Amino acid sequence: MALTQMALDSLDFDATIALAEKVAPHVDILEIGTPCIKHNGIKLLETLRAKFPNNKILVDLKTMDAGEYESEPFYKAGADIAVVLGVSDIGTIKGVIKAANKYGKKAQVDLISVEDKVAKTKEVVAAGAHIIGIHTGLDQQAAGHTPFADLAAIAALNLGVDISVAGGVKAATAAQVRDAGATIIVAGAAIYGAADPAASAAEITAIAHG
Ligand SMILES: O=C(CO)[C@H](O)[C@H](O)COP(=O)(O)O
Repeated sequence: MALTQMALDSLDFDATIALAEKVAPHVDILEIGTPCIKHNGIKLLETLRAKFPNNKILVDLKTMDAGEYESEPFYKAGADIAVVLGVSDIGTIKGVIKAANKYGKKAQVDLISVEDKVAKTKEVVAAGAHIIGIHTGLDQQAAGHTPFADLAAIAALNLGVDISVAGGVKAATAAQVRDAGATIIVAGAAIYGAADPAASAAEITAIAHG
């Protein structure tokens, strides 16, 4: 059993709301992707929070510095999860964890471009990170990479934290991701690029929850 997260990666405010209207009933978590949150800011979070009380909301801030200062306003505005980069200073990561705990929310550490993902995972879990994000980014996907080997290595640690997996996941690979130990399955392009995003979201969620 895993939760599903839909990555809203458009820059367009209204198109993002319209897509969220279609998929929200079929996923557990709505993600405001990095380009989208940079382009639209906290106003989009506030709008989604008001419209979709039944979904968790993740803001993919990919914070690199000033962890507590940057993330706190987003938790305050209703984000359930904020993302900090694993390559950032441990003080930055601890700042996001502190802000999350203050609001009873969660901090996710994204392992994108982290050299030693096992060591980093142990370090940030010891610091109180709630979710480890195994993430093959869009540019890495374009170069042919996938998240599966990293998922196997992190799941084998059995650290008892949530493991989120992102990077080109689709219906055809969702069961493999779930069975390998992901507790959150992220899909962006597989849903927003589908002819019927709601149906695609429902299909992936049925697999994730299975
Ligand atoms: O965080 C992201 C890019 O940095 C994407 O939102 C994430 O990779 C999910 O999208 P996709 O399923 O299309 O890979």
